[in-house]
Amino acid sequence: VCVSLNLYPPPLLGVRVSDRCVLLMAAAQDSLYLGFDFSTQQLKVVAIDGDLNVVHQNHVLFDSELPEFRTQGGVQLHADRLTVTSPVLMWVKALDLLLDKMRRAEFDFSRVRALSGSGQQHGSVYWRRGASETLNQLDPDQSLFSVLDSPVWMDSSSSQQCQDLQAAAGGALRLAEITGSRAYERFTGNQIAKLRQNRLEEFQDTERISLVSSFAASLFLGGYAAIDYSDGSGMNLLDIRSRTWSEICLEATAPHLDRLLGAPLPPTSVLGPVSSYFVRRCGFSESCRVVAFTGDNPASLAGMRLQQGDIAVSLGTSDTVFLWIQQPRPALEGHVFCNPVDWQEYMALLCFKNGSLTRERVRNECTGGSWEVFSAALRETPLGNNGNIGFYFDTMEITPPAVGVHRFDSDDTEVEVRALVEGQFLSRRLHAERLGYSIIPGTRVLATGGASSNKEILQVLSDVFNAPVYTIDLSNSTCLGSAYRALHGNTLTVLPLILLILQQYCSSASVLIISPDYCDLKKGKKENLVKEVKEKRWNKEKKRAPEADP
Ligand SMILES: Nc1ncnc2c1ncn2[C@@H]1O[C@H](COP(=O)(O)OP(=O)(O)O)[C@@H](O)[C@H]1O
Ligand SMILES: O=C(CO)[C@@H](O)[C@H](O)COP(=O)(O)O
Repeated sequence: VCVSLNLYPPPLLGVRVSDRCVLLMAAAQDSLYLGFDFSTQQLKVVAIDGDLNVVHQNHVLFDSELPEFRTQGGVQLHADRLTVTSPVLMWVKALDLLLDKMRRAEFDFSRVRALSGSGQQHGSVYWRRGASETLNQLDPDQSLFSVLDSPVWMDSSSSQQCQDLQAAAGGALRLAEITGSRAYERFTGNQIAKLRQNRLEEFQDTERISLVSSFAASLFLGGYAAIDYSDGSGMNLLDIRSRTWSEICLEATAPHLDRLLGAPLPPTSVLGPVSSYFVRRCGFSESCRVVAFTGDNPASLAGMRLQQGDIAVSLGTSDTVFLWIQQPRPALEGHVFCNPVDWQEYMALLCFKNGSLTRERVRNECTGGSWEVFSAALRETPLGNNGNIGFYFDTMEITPPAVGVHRFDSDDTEVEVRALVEGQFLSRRLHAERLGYSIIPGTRVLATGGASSNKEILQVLSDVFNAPVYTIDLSNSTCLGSAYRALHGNTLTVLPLILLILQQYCSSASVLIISPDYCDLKKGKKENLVKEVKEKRWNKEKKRAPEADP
């Protein structure tokens, strides 16, 4: 591995070859690094070794493996159809179950040098007074939490609190200037304000508020984990330039809120060793470190190794589009978060609520619940769908704030499938361009998330963006990014993550490239230029990638 690293120009980032060897020795081969993801529908884990090879993967699906919590897609929709929560005990139990599954698969916890993770963004967890004393026992039956139903990112019930916060901050744009986003219902500060107004007793019984990410880190630490700058940017509370809580926003949300939140920290912080509970329960080494957990989209940015000019499209429960940016230019649409890899830089993100769940609904109604038939419908229909465009907002959308299904007059199920997917990706592109992104020759679209395993969906993505789409063989870049961050936090506290990235380029990853269909829309002619290249090195693929047709 040292030899392959030497292929890169020696002056790179001013790091000497000897330093690189030290770096690699530090990430010794028998060491393992864990990345967890507490996402909307499941808890996932990936283990990598010191060479960044994936050596173990596992998951727990909330709906089917923990049916006692009666969730649908990992959440509970309340009667007002706006409030959406998840049972916090379900997440605790899921971790218990996942660790059991790993043990049954003979995963060797004693080799884990560091772990990190991510959580669905914006969700909040409320720890009851006195919880810090029992936290290191992790017994799900204990009453650790003052609020059992955690608000999650799908919630849109805090419109009044959003208006109040914007008024206090001096308007929507001013709030965006401070926190990176105008007020959004799902953002944690507005959820906290709503809880304080509607459930004062539970609020007063709370000693600490965590994000889903810092809650998960707290379980591993056996003590309260800091909120990291990157996930903290999704709260409408953090000043994204000073990286401290904004006084104006705190005051408008709840009194003495800074005490409940704790001080935010850089996403690469090492928080401490894993708790003695996990040492006893799983056989973790006492020296295994917990690196700050972050939001699932920031973790995904780390896992996808985004480069300048790339655009990432995550097709998880939500669809998100994100970019690495240097300077924040917050606007009334979209979000600017602190960057999870280089905490002095930023990332821009757009979130679309009607993503995979809407595709699943149309799959169930039009193609008998089969992704194969859904894919076949995309193959059988022409690009452009003969002009049949649809916009499908089953629930109140985030970008744009709209609801309802707006479609053409036809009952053809194949046409419906293409209209849905093309409409979704047209919207992703349109809003990305409004955010300032331009599709130019050389643009790479990096796809991830559950639906990125579907080649026909990726073909539509490539056609609509008129750019090649790349994906790694593991559609789960969030967990992978968390495992990279664990290694980074553990061994590279003074060296940039980019070294890891270069190392990854040297290993052979399966890369799938899909290039746009060049198609004469008038004639409906379709030349299928899908190219699959497997077992190739990512850097070689980059050189060969076909340029987008301007
Ligand atoms: N073959 C497929 N084609 C299209 N979508 C798929 C396919 N397989 C899984 N999905 C979608 O992936 C989604 C889950 O993605 P994932 O990234 O695991 O979500 P999350 O991290 O939010 O829990 C499911 O809701 C499902 O609709
Ligand atoms: O709200 C957002 C981003 O702002 C969502 O992207 C959540 O972070 C949920 O992520 P997934 O479970 O869909 O990956």
